[in-house]
Amino acid sequence: MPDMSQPELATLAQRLDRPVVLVGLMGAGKSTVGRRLAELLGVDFVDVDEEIERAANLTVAEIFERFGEEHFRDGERRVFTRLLDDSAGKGMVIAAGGGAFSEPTTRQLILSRAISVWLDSDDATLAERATRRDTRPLLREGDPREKLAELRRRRLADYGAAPIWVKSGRGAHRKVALDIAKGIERWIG
Ligand SMILES: Nc1ncnc2c1ncn2[C@@H]1O[C@H](COP(=O)(O)OP(=O)(O)OP(=O)(O)O)[C@@H](O)[C@H]1O
Ligand SMILES: O=C(O)C1=C[C@@H](O)[C@@H](O)[C@H](O)C1
Ligand SMILES: [Mg+2]
Repeated sequence: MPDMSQPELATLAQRLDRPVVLVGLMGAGKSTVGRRLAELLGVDFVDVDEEIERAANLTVAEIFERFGEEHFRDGERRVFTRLLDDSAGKGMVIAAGGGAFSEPTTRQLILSRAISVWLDSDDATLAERATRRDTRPLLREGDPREKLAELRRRRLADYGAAPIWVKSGRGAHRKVALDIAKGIERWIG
């Protein structure tokens, strides 16, 4: 299947009447590939982890340490509610945090008001990518690969609710972004 051309990407962007939300485990590439996808489509990009950090003036790790995961999920739900209100009817790309789609209210919000894409890779690749920087509180204890495998088991049914699945393999970010665009085009029909 050939990659989409720039005019085809521009046409797809014009047809988007909802934001695209990338979901999936840590290290899948939601933030980095998501930014590239937005560039290819010529639409805005927002990273929800970064939005939460900006609103709290704390890093994700600091929020987990000081207030706990539940507090972080509350902030995440509020940020998603605002973003999806602001972006209604508009094509844009949103990178979710890895656990957002496992919070039932946030998942329902995304499913009903956005096009969700499950960006996935094998656990070894995810663990290698997600531990390049020590910013992920859920991977700070124990073996990252085992933790990711456990999160996959727990979250599989949630991620599986996304209508589009794209493998984020060892190809370049651009290649994965083009695979997502193709997946969206096919899904829109
Ligand atoms: N397809 C890819 N090829 C090579 N490297 C990749 C690919 N996708 C992501 N990476 C790299 O993996 C690392 C993690 O990617 P990224 O931060 O985008 O993951 P994420 O899904 O946003 O994770 P989190 O859920 O923790 O926010 C980055 O260094 C990124 O450049
Ligand atoms: O998978 C998760 O639960 C997380 C992923 C990151 O994006 C951050 O949202 C945070 O580190 C939690
Ligand atoms: Mg990210």
